[in-house]
Amino acid sequence: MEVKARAPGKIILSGEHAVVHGSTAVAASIDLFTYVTLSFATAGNDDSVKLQLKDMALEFSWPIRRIREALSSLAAPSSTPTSCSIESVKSISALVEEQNIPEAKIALASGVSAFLWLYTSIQGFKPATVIVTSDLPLGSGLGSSAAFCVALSAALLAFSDSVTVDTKLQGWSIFGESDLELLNKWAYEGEKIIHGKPSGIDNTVSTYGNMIKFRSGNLTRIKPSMPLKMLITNTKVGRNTKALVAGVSERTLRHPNAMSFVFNAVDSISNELANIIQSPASDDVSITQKEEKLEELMEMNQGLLQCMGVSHASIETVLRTTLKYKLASKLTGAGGGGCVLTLLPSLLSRTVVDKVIAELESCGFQCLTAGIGGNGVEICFGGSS
Ligand SMILES: Nc1ncnc2c1ncn2[C@@H]1O[C@H](COP(=O)(O)OP(=O)(O)OP(=O)(O)O)[C@@H](O)[C@H]1O
Ligand SMILES: C[C@@](O)(CCO)CC(=O)[O-]
Ligand SMILES: [Mg+2]
Repeated sequence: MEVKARAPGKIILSGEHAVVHGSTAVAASIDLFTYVTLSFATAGNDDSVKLQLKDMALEFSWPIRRIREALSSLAAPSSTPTSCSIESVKSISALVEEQNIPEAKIALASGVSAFLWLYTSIQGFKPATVIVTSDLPLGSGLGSSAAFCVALSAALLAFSDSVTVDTKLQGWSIFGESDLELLNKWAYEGEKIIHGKPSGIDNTVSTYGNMIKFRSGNLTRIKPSMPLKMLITNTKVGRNTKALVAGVSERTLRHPNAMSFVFNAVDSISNELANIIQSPASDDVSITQKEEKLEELMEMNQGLLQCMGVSHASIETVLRTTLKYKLASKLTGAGGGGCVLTLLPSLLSRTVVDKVIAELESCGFQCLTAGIGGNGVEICFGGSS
């Protein structure tokens, strides 16, 4: 019995951080995925849960009796998404520590904890092997944590009584609307273990795909009426979303008034940006004019992110470099390093794009051009895809 799930990463076009404090944000899925394969032992003599992080060349294994002993108070499996209690967080941390993750890869510990919570909550104490691979750079602002939690929830739910899926379906298939809602809620519980206080935008866009507007847990689907091309530059400066989100919250506690104006401004920027993307181009408002407005809004959003304290010298270098070519950029995701978006206007020549990429890469950055707005989470039975 085997199922493979894939969930996309994302870019945030406007509103990161402010969305944690109730502002509107706009995000889109990208065609870079995290894949999770779940298989249950058939022979019956393997009595452990194994997690293989293939890209990292790491493998973890827990005997079922050890998991059962550590999480004895858990009423597993559960059909409704539940938060990991402080007591369970401690037990799970002990299970993760026993695996002796190398110091250089210790950031993975929170992902492994999220895995143990989602696995035991949805599947209970059942032996299995879970294999994870990803196209996404981890901890870089492209939603790797959310894609991991969404793909994991999808694979685990596919073999649970909580959802109705046809295991005989061939190729990649999608979940029904109510199953997606359940899956998204489970993924959010995983994100909480990794992020501390996530808004839920990352797991939501990874679940539903396409482009969304998100505010206080509610999503509105956006139908773009114009092509949108973004260059994604990975500064390769590592950072972690949990610490950056906590930093903004601390600044908000110190300066509540000033920060509430910043968050309100971001809310207006996101709404305006969503309107521009959706409104049809007409003779008097050409695609170019719309792109110019988007560029201005991206610059304004970046200024406010600087105000929140989440920019970084490497991000500023990308901004300066792209500005030389009259291109507008903003950080995407949690900032503090990670990835930067640059709008590539539709009339921009390939020569200019190549020059910008060459200059950014000469600074040691890595440039990606990903497709924007594709499908959300999908599953495939039988391991054929
Ligand atoms: N494929 C994966 N395997 C295991 N753990 C993962 C994987 N992808 C993400 N994680 C977990 O998520 C952490 C990175 O999450 P973090 O939220 O800091 O960055 P991000 O999600 O890539 O960026 P952002 O939240 O800004 O979009 C990793 O350190 C790890 O714990
Ligand atoms: C920084 C943040 O706004 C986006 C991270 O991609 C955090 C969140 O919304 O959970
Ligand atoms: Mg994340």
